[in-house]
Amino acid sequence: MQAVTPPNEDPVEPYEHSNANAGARQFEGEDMFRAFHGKEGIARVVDGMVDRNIADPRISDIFKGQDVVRLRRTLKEQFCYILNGGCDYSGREMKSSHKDLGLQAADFNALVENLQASMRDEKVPYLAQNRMLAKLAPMKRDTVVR
Ligand code: HEM
Repeated sequence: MQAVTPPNEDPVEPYEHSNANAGARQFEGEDMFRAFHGKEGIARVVDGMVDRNIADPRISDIFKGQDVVRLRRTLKEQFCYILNGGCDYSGREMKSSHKDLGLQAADFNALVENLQASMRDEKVPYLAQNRMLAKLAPMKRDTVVR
C-alpha cells in the first residue's frame, strides 16, 4: 500500500502494489532495455508519447482533467519493468485504471501510432519497437471497451 502521495500527484484510492499490475511479463536479458537506451531513453519515449497524446486531436480530450504527472511516472515504471530495466511498477492494473474511460479501438490505435513515432524519435531499433508493441497489444482487451 502506498501511504504517501508523490509530489504534484493527486491522491488515489489505496490498492495493493504488485508488478503483476503491469499487465505483461518482463523481457529476458538486457537487449530490450539497451535498445531503449536505458531509463533515460524510456523516459524520453514515454514523455514523447504522452506529449503526442495530449496534442493529438483524435484522443486529447481523453487526457483532459487526468493526473498526467502520475500517468508519466507510472508509464515509465511500467515500461522499465517490462523492458527488464530493474524497476518495479507501482501503478494500478490496466483493467481498473481504464474502466471509466470508455476507450475504443480507434483510441488504442492512435496511442500506438504516437508510441511508434516516439520510439522512432529515440531511434529504438525497428525489431525492438515491434517486440515492445507485441507486448502491449494484448492490453487492448483490458483497456478498450469496443
Ligand atoms: C497498451 C496500452 C496502454 C497502456 C500500457 C497504458 C498504461 C497506463 C498506465 C500505466 C496508467 C496509470 C495507472 C495508474 O494510475 O495507476 C494508465 C492510465 C490512463 N490511461 Fe492508459 N494505457 C494504455 C492504453 C490507453 C489508451 C488507448 C488511452 C487513451 C487513448 C489511455 C489513457 C489513459 C488515461 C487517461 C489514464 C488515466 C486514468 C486515471 O488516472 O484515472 N490509455 N494507462
